Amino acid sequence: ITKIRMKKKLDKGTELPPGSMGWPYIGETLQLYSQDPNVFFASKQKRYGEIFKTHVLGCPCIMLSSPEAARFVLVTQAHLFKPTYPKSKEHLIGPSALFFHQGDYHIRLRKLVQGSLSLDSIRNLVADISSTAASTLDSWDGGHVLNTFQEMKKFSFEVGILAIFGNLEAQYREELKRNYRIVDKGYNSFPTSLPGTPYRKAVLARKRLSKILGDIICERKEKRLLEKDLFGCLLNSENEKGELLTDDQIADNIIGVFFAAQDTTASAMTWIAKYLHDNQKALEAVKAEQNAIRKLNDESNQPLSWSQTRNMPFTIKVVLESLRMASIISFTFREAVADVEYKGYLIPKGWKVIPLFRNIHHNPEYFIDPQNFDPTRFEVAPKPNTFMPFGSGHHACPGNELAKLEMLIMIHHLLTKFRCC
Ligand code: HEM
Repeated sequence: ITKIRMKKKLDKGTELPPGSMGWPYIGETLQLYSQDPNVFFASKQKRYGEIFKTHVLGCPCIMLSSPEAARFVLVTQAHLFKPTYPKSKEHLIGPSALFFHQGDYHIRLRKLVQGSLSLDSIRNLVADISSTAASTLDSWDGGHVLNTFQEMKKFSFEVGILAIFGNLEAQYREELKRNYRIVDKGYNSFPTSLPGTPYRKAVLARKRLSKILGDIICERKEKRLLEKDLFGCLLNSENEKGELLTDDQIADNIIGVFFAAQDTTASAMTWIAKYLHDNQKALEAVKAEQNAIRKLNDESNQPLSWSQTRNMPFTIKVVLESLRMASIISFTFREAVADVEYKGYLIPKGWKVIPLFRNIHHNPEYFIDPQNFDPTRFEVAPKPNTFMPFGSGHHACPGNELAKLEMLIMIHHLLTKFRCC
């Protein structure tokens, strides 16, 4: 609190945004965790407006709930706000993963990741993603109860492997899967090095992942393959001094992509299943669209094609509306690298800055009747900067087209194979 008062004095003419810093040390963490976070943020926004301060999880924070403020932090003044993650998470993923960085290293890595996930690259994955979706669904036969999210996680991990390595030997695939699962389990657990704890197990599994990836790197280098998949791009990239990426940098970025790709896409697909189940009219419209494609392909004995995935006008609206409703990444974190002024308010250096995507997606000013699942609202493009399921600016999601493609393919197979009851 003393620090905050000093800041106020230092920066004459600018003041901290309105809001409450709660109790000493714990701030408003208890309020945040004792109620629905949607209600916590929405009630603050109602009371204080588009920018307000709070103190949660041991950090003073500035929350931003307008498209304009989010754009300020993520796009126009992005150099003043660096990405920030807890050290324990950085340790598990690997400190060289692109999303922890800003500047030249981030730009270099981002180009590689974006290039290998561009429309031109992912169009070649349709056949493989399609057969992965079909075999995932085949594994559901047998009349037992399944956990949709866990099943979708298996599918999105397989798609991640395809996008990163192309076709990877089964033995490597299994080893990666087994160890990544342990990392995933420990990711949100209490970070302690005590033996036997989920976090400690995750750290050990992460070490084994580095070793497995090291072996795959050696093998590819020996074969001198110049593949265009993400792994090939990372292996062959040289900076302006002709330097290659180190094995650790490659491994951290591969784990980083698995991490960014798996739960996000799996939760989006889980929500799509739920929204379609609850909205019969939308379900019937998607089924009609997908069955027409299936019929055409069965008659001509053709598999699902790239151009068909680009021409699913109603299904893609269901995907977009599900992304808006569920707002899987509800907000993101940045940290101010200097004192910054926004509309006369001070954002102090070192404070966390949090654009609230979910609040924007659920604001009736931008999306009429926001709690209503209505894919037809996407017949008209949303107002600029109001729809950010994949973020915005320098760190916006490079996997967004792949994510949409795998969702469309999964919906195609799911709705043409199963019926809803
Ligand atoms: C529905 C699925 C997905 C959602 C909702 C999603 C959402 C996001 C968001 C909001 C960000 C920006 C985070 C920030 O600004 O702090 C992001 C970044 C990122 N996403 Fe995704 N994502 C999805 C799928 C994927 C997939 C399939 C991949 C890769 C195959 C991927 C790779 C990445 C990477 C590497 C970044 C970091 C980019 C950077 O820092 O420059 N994502 N994602």
